[in-house]
Amino acid sequence: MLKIEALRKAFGQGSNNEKLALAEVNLSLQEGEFVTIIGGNGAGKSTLLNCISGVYEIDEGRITLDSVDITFDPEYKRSRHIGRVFQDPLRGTAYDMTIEENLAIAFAKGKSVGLRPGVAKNDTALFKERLELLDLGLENRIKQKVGLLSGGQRQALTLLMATIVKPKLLLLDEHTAALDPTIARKVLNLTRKIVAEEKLCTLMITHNMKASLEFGTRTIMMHEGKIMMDLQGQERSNMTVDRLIEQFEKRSGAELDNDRMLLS
Ligand SMILES: Nc1ncnc2c1ncn2[C@@H]1O[C@H](COP(=O)(O)OP(=O)(O)OP(=O)(O)O)[C@@H](O)[C@H]1O
Repeated sequence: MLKIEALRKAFGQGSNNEKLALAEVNLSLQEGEFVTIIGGNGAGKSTLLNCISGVYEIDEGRITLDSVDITFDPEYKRSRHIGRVFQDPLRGTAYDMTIEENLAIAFAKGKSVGLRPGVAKNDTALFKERLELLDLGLENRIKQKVGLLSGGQRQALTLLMATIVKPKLLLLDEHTAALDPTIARKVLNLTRKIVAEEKLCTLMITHNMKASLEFGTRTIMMHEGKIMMDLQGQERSNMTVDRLIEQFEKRSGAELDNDRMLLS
């Protein structure tokens, strides 16, 4: 479903501050594969997601989604097939529009709807049904403005919006990091449920090593712009957080420097 070949991305090329953020990244994901991504500070995790979604142009390499070469497609074109949720709960929703209107905009993705999508009656029924999945009571508040919701409620809604039209790829960039632990777990469980039900090809960055092994089907660890560990199957099931840190230090020759990862 997703194929990344020899991806290279540097910032500040030719300057004294040149930084190679991604060096020869190769990664292939099958349909329904749910990959968690971990790594130290500045390992290249967000840059990888930004290159896939088209926020950054890449220097070298090729990105193919569902057998279509999207390497040179602009971000807006890729967004028709790629759903994305960021760390900041304020980023994915329009605060002065209602829950229903926000969902209608997401639902209209890829359709030709003119200036304003509007909310059809049947759509409202579907939105309520989807909102019930969240188990946050939002199905009874669809006429309320999103600005009234808590961070966790907004993030759960953003996740629903990113997947209400099935994307070919779902990118989650630490989407639970800003939430308190209870709601973070709820949103993670919901993520797992939606990804499994829709068989979504998913990449999820997390700083929580335990969650990186518990959620998803495969875990990759990045270091200095490269994928230095790719765990799946039995090897992943047998992995513990302590052994993960040990393996990281052994393979990289460095200490893991991501405090958030170590403290979580
Ligand atoms: N827009 C940018 N301009 C210049 N350098 C950048 C830019 N974005 C990222 N970098 C650099 O590229 C490298 C990789 O950064 P990236 O944000 O991808 O790392 P990360 O693994 O997501 O780290 P963290 O967990 O700390 O967010 C870092 O050295 C970073 O400083």
